[in-house]
Amino acid sequence: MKRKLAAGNWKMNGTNASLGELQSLTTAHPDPRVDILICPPATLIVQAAALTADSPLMIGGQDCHSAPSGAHTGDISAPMLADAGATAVLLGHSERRENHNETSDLVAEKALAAWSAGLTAVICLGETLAQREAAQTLDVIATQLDTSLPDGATGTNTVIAYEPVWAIGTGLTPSTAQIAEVHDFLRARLADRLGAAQANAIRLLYGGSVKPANADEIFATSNVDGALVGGASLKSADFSPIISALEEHPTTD
Ligand SMILES: O=C[C@H](O)COP(=O)(O)O
Repeated sequence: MKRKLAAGNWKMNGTNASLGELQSLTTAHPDPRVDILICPPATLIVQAAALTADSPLMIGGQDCHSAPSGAHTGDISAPMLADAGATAVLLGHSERRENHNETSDLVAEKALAAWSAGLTAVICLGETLAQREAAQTLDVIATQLDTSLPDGATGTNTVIAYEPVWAIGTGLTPSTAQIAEVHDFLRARLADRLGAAQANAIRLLYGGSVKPANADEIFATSNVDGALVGGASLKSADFSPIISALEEHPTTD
């Protein structure tokens, strides 16, 4: 039995004033039936982790370097994230792949670094609109999964987030049939590689324009074990109903 996961990615948003949103979330969900992860900007991780230390809410980073330390100006390592109080890190988000030319090979190196630091790697993948329209979605997903995920993945150290690039921040979402097709495919491909038990333990999140209004429908979809939410995670008034919707389907076998 695995608990589902509601993850929020604040992206490049948030200042000290935003920490009040975390307090509102912990107040609204003191004993949640699902796991909750917030990935604020790096500048807020220490404060966010301290603020939520006595709550079930977990704090994560949005990226890490593949090396533990060194001459990498502007980068943050996985051990630094762990030291700051993070327990997870997003890797391979499409905005990192596009804006920073991150490849799936690099994502796999970062995942190994995350695991070494004791962090859960939330590995993101998804097709562009052009790829979907060219009927390449499953091929793209297969290649990204195979290459981004190193050997050694477990339900504890890994979460996979399917985020169609064309659904991120656009208000567009795939149909539940399209989401199910990809999530069922991911589960089967993981099973081919890891065996059914290990594959089943890895949570598969959907991300891309998840809102309170569509959360119910998405969370009832086959092999959806939670969500990775961007814009609607910035305000507790938006994220809290999404968490509550996930609590209607809190676990899967
Ligand atoms: O990491 C989150 C995703 O990019 C989804 O963002 P969004 O909910 O604003 O579409």
